Amino acid sequence: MTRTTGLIAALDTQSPQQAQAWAKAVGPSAGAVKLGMEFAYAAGFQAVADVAGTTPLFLDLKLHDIPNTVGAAIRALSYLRPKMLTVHASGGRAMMEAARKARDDAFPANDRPALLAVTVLTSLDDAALAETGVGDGARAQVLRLGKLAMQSGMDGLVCSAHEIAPLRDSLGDAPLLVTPGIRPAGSQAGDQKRVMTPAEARNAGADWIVVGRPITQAENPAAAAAAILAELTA
Ligand SMILES: O=c1ccn([C@@H]2O[C@H](COP(=O)(O)O)[C@@H](O)[C@H]2O)c(=O)[nH]1
Repeated sequence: MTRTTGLIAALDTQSPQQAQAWAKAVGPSAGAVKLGMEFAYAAGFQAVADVAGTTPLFLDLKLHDIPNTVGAAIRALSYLRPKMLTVHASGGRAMMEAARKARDDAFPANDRPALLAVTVLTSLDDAALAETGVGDGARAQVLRLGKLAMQSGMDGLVCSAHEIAPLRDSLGDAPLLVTPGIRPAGSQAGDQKRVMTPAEARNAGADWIVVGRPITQAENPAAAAAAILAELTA
């Protein structure tokens, strides 16, 4: 199967002006921008709507609560018309099924966001995961949660690029695989533990890579995003 890998720029800031400026800068290179908890909590949902009005939105709120609450949250945010939306797979089958039902009810059939289940955060390595009670490593946990998520009606998964090959072996081509933890060669990993370069993630079969600080903290965010897109399409 021929697969193209797109770039999503994570705009982690508390400033609406900064988010708008970054969205404009990455526009020619990124297929979508990602706004998450930091921006929504600090700037408010009107500011999210303002950015969403100018560019495709990946709304990364990582919903994780009882099924009724997650379903109600998805109905409540449907006016933002995101293209992608996240829930935590560890919320379980009933929670993900409630998310799916709410998504299907609240969005028009021709404009539904892809529901993505976050498997194991890319900031966790095997040792950190073991402290949460998962003793057999990130790969095994991603595979377990990935399978559950797809059985529960999710469209795709958020995972690290390291888990793409085993996920494709187990689940095939259908799941949309979205991979944060991307670091261009020479850039700081920071708090990310399971990292790959853009080209490595593309070669592994990512549908989308998510890149934040290597773009937003660059001297020239537009040029940094363009360089990542060039690496993806080389
Ligand atoms: O497992 C996950 C899930 C989500 N993220 C988010 O992606 C970006 C990554 O930002 P960088 O600055 O490139 O590290 C960030 O918004 C996270 O909330 C993730 O990193 N890992």
